[in-house]
Amino acid sequence: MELLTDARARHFVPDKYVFPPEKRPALLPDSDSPGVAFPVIDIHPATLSDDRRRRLVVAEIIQAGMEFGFLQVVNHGVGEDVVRGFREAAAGLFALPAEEKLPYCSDDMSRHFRLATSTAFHRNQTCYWRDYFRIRCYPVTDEVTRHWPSKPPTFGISLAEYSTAVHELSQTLLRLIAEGLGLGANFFAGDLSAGVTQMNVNYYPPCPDPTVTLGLFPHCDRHLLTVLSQGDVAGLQARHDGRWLLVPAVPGALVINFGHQMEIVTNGLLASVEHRVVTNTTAARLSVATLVTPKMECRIGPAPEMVDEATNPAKYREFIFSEFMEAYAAADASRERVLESFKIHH
Ligand SMILES: O=C(O)CCC(=O)C(=O)O
Ligand SMILES: [Fe+2]
Repeated sequence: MELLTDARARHFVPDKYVFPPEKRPALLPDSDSPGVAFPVIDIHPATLSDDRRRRLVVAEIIQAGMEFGFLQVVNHGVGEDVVRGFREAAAGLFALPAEEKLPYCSDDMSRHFRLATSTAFHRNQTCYWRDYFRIRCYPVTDEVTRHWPSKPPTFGISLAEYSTAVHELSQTLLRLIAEGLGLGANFFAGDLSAGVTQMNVNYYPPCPDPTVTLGLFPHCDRHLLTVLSQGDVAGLQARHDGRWLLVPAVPGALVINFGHQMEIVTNGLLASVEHRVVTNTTAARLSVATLVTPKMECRIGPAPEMVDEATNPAKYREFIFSEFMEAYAAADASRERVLESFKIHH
């Protein structure tokens, strides 16, 4: 497997990355979405400890979730130095000499830490302009950390700091969401969010022709909640009203979106929105997606509070989370196909 990171500088896009015209990103001049303001929500602790302001924040989060399925948070408690520390360590890992990365390169999804290019889905199809590593990052226990790479030297310590801080942030957000939905404050705190957290760290090198390539295919995340650091380089697009909207790079912000499990638990209210990544000619882009995940044996279905037999019957059947993970892989990450096996048709 050759990573894009290790290839010589390119002046044209090799054929295997060139999508047929109907699958190209169609980068419109309006792809930076004038007129649509992606919500940026301030969740400073002082705001959250004031009852009235907390209720406003909760309402903003639910509103943003219903309208876009994406929002950004600032003053989120994950220190700037902590974010920078891990982003630098992750960039350092991609920058290691090819022979040092080789032992980690694998498409075997059961590996606790692996480095790869494009995606493990859609084999034998057009490749995506992306390298990535996938790693188990929380809880920070020996069982998890013994699979972490020892280079660059700051990798382990900075990942432990980052994933611990992101875990706290995700629990805060889940509490706010539960409040907004009228669920118990700890509704999401147990098995629904207590699985081993995985991380996708994505690296998209500059691309000679962004009009024919994609960094990442349109997909929904399969977990409960995603916390994403996209740094200073935009490239993530979310589907909104049939269009692709660029999620702007807001300094210091983290992007939050919902996975399939949130959509199912809320009976469709907080939908998991499709997103993809486009490339650009000038700047390498690094993104860190932390995927808050249910326990494999967690029983999942629409929360009774989110269902009304007469007006809003359950849209999904109950299942065990591991069953969903298998269906997602079998459906090649297609939103429609994976949800089909869990839908109740009324
Ligand atoms: O690179 C990004 O901004 C998005 C990455 C993503 O969607 C994912 O890793 O699931
Ligand atoms: Fe994603």
